[in-house]
Amino acid sequence: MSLLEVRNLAKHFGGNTAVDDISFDLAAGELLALIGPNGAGKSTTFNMVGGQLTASAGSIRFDGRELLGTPSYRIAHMGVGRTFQIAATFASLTVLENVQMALLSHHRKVYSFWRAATHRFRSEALDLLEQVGMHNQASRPCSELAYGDVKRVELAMSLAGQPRLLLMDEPTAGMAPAERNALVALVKSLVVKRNMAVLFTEHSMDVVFAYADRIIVLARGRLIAQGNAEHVRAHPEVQAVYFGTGKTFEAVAPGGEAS
Ligand SMILES: Nc1ncnc2c1ncn2[C@@H]1O[C@H](COP(=O)(O)OP(=O)(O)OP(=O)(O)O)[C@@H](O)[C@H]1O
Repeated sequence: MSLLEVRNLAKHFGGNTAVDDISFDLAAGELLALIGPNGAGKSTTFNMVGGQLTASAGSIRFDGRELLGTPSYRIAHMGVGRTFQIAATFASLTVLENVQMALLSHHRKVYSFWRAATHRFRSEALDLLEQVGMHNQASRPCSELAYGDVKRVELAMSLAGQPRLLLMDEPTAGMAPAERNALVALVKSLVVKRNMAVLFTEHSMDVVFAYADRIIVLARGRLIAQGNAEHVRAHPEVQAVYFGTGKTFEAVAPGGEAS
């Protein structure tokens, strides 16, 4: 049984069909990319899996339990995490303190005096920072970090919730090509090490083709292709929907760069 089973999922906004009867699976230890041109239905799909949007039809089962109709906070506690957006880090706090905050929040501990709580979860936070390669910068304020390093801190904060499935909506947005590759390579290594499932959206084809175990392609709400990079790259319907968008589909070694 797959960890995540999406069946006949649909979402209509009035007369507009944003997601049209899509089905896919995601297993533990798998990095699955959700791609498609603008307006394809990627964010809508994400938001239904995370519980931020209700579905019009279908089913989303996580570890055998139905997610549709389940409030997003409960979905999070079932083990479905979401990457924090940049605004979620507290610029004035240090890298370590931000991850401690995420751990406190996961364990639902509320401290009226934050400073009194700073000793809590210190070793766990350092361990998470080590996993994302940021333990050497633990005492720096987040405000001083390079953008790519903030993204690593956000990843460590997401891991504080011990997700079995992590949803990452455009994790590399705004990053330079080398940083993008490094971040997704890191995510891929965490998927393997933690036997975690990751569903991510990404506009950068080079990153998707280099690191995703499997790719699903949406266009105008419909799932038009799914499979490995080779299969998707050669798929005529995929080539047709991307034709004229400036995207290319050449094979690129990890660390390389296509458009
Ligand atoms: N709240 C909403 N109300 C009405 N229509 C919506 C709403 N959210 C999304 N849509 C429509 O649903 C369709 C799919 O949008 P969605 O944001 O899921 O696409 P996307 O693939 O994430 O696009 P992008 O890559 O541009 O972020 C689009 O036609 C969009 O206009």
